[in-house]
Amino acid sequence: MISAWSVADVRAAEEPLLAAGVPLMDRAAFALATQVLADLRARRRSVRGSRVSVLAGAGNNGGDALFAGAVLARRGVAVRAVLTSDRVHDGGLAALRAAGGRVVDLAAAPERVRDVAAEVSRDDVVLDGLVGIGASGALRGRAAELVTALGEGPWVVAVDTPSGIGVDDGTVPGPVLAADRTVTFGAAKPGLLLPPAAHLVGDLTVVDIGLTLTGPPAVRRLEPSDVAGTWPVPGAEDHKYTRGVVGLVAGTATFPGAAVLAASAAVRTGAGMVRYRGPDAVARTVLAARPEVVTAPGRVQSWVIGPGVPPTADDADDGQLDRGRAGLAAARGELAGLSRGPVPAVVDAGGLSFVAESCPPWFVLTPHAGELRTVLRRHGEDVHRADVEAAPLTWARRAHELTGATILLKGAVTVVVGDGVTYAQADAPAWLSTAGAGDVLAGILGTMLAGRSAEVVEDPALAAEVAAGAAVVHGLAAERADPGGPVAALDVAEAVPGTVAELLASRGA
Ligand SMILES: NC(=O)C1=CN([C@@H]2O[C@H](COP(=O)(O)OP(=O)(O)OC[C@H]3O[C@@H](n4cnc5c(N)ncnc54)[C@H](O)[C@@H]3O)[C@@H](O)[C@H]2O)[C@@H](O)CC1
Ligand SMILES: Nc1ncnc2c1ncn2[C@@H]1O[C@H](COP(=O)(O)OP(=O)(O)O)[C@@H](O)[C@H]1O
Ligand SMILES: [K+]
Repeated sequence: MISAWSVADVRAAEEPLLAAGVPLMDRAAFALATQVLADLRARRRSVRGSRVSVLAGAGNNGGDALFAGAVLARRGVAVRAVLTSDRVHDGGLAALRAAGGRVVDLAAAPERVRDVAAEVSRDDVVLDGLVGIGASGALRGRAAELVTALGEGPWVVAVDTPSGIGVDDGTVPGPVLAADRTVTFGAAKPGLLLPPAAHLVGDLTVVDIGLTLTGPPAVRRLEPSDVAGTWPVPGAEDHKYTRGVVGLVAGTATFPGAAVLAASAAVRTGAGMVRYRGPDAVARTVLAARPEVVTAPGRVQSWVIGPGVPPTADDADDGQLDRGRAGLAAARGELAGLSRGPVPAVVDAGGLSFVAESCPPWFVLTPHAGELRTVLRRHGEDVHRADVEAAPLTWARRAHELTGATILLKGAVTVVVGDGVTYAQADAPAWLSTAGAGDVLAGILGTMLAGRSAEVVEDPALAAEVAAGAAVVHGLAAERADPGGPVAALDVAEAVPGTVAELLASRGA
């Protein structure tokens, strides 16, 4: 798992070490320079004769970058420091000069921004040390002008964070130089994992500078090994009911495909049984694709409600909204005939239109940004889809506060907010943005929840962990379905057994 801590937590962890005189900046700068040397060797074979620009702002972030520049200059790299502020880390600047680095002071020569940007663009590596965890709001002044003039081109290594991102919330309030690599110190920061800033981070390298972070992380990212470690593997004493039965309310005569996709994914993820609830015509289509599916009512250990169901009750919903409502009542533990006590539920697509005012944490709502906006508006928030896309963490957290449910907000980075926990998963290739991919995710998640049904109802934070795990499996299966190429949603479902087998084989490897 990758854990990210807030700026306040990182500063609190630094404080006692700085007071004790521990040379944190030396450690950070040395690790940064070591990484840049490795990148230079990998990209152009030789370090000597290569050219690096160090963009340095007023604070300690600029200090890290300047000290790293000094190390590089001593190794034969031609280093140019570009200063964007009239204040700059004195020790770092002195070290860079002493090592033979050149200095361009943009604060003193603002008219040179464009020319300097053009020169910097031709360098082998650009170190972005304009601002780090001390950033407030969008990049301003010369730093903003320089980043805007630079645009795309050079290989960029961000120092601690890409300068100007919202370090705690992952927002991108203004111009930010997209990094190919981010070398971050002490611990990952939330904005490095969260969208949209996560798209500007490149490869993330976390450097240990000796900080001890003790409290719970602000944001986590599960890795495949985390999912492998908790996957329920059936034993000799298991049977289909202990494995977990998934109740599925999905599809209508207009959208039968969603039912097929969700059912296929649930079967392929290893459900003990999938019970399909829906109109006869759709049930026949589902059975034709997956004869394992059962259409008789009976016990269920998790519900999946809503894929391919329209948001409003009318003739076209084929009675699915009523079946969905019954499923949700059963998941609350209110309909004893369908579940013995409460069980988890995945609420997707049309199902989102009738979730009650307040939900238990074992209900996982799985909207994309447009659907989350609708959920929020129903709870009185005047919000647009673009607002959700600009600040996914903020709005997923708000939806969790308003509904009580666990929220899985879909996107290139999937954000999951549960009771006291947040996950940000970036496991899927962009090829997965295709119709039906969400139905497959709902089926995968339903099966994973059914396999740990009682635990999920008992532990308010567990639904979020399982949901993040489902995003991992979904993303890995998409990659496996066609590495580097287009994927069809049904192929993702078909790729789940192999994905799970590979995860399990990696256990203890
Ligand atoms: N405290 C320490 O000793 C350590 C700090 N570290 C580095 O220090 C950084 C934090 O240093 P600071 O607290 O000095 O803060 P930063 O260097 O991140 O930024 C603060 C400076 O940037 C300016 N600034 C803030 N927002 C701006 C904006 N939107 N546009 C333009 N300029 C802006 C401020 O005027 C201030 O001078 C970390 O990100 C990390 O790189 C590391 O060296 C590890 C140890
Ligand atoms: N650019 C992207 N990169 C990776 N995954 C994506 C991207 N865009 C969307 N996804 C994923 O694809 C799925 C799309 O789901 P959804 O929007 O519900 O589609 P549908 O309703 O057609 O099934 C989600 O799991 C989402 O996280
Ligand atoms: K930076």
